[in-house]
Amino acid sequence: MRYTDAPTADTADRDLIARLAFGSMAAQTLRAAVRLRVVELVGATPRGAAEVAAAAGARPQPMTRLLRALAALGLLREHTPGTFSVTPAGALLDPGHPDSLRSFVRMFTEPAVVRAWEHLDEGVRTGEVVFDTVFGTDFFGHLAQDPELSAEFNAAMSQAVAETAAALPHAYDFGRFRAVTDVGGGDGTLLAAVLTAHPDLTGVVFDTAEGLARTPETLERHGLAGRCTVHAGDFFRSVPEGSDLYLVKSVLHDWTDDQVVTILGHCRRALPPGGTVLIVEPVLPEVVDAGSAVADGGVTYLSDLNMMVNIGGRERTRADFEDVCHRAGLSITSVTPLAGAEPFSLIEAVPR
Ligand SMILES: C[S@@+](CC[C@H](N)C(=O)[O-])C[C@H]1O[C@@H](n2cnc3c(N)ncnc32)[C@H](O)[C@@H]1O
Repeated sequence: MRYTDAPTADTADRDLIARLAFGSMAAQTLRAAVRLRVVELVGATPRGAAEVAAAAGARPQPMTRLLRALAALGLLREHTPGTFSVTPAGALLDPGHPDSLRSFVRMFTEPAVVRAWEHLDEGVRTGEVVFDTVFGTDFFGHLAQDPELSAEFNAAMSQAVAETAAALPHAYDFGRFRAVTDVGGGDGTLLAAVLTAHPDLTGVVFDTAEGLARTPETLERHGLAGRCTVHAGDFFRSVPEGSDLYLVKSVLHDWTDDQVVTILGHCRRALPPGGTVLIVEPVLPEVVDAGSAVADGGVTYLSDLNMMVNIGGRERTRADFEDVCHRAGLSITSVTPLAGAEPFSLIEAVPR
């Protein structure tokens, strides 16, 4: 390719490349901040770096440099040389914040997520799931062998689902159903929000035993233990019968098309007449639209690559969802963006 006639790249173009190339360093800076409890130690009012270093068991000068990098990333503010306070974005790293993303940051900067990414090119070349080669097992098998990591993953998912849990109960007509099963429902945060807003509904959280480790606690906390049960199982073998709505949020993107057809096929078989499957996932446009909620700085497309590298799944277009639903005996009746929880959409499907 010759660039002699092309417009010259300007400073902004060079900055973009530099920022992207340094992206993994920014992620590791967040990780260090979380591990050293920097945000909890700095707090809302200006505090000196030396004091923060002493409280964290760290050296003053390196701590000052870490705090300055966090200030440059928008997570802290430096008031006078060496004194810092936490910004609203930085406060989200505090485990005590009601909308905390601390576990989310820990999980997505973990070696278990990051290591296989070093071989992304290999994954693109071979089409293989690099994680399985690097770790000698698949992602969920790896989690099953490490209860601490599995707990971190569950907590990360619970923090990631918070926006959807706030938006979904009022964005869909749950009133016409009797019982909802959340397939791959994790710690129950999403179903708890739906059941709290709809007192006539009963629910089932269906997941693996590892995925359900904290679910009874969530249901207890929301006063739902009498209205919602947990069911451990494997959605590649079956999905429990008894509900008229099967909710499937951020599960299908973990799997290949054939595996998705199996999961949806089990949901289809469990459905009574008049029953519905409600998929909650981003829906990719046919062409990347840099201005859309789905593009959101690249996160959905990076999530797509993350699925390729670590799990073997993918994000999907409407046509992709139509294909897997059709193969599972379902047809899509509506696709609606979920306001307040972009880039998620509600994909409603019924037996065809
Ligand atoms: C990406 S998480 C999504 C969790 C939750 N729906 C959410 O949106 O936060 C995928 C979920 O699928 C569960 N899962 C993975 N393999 C499963 C299987 N074979 N059977 C049932 N659940 C499974 C995981 O334990 C996890 O809770």
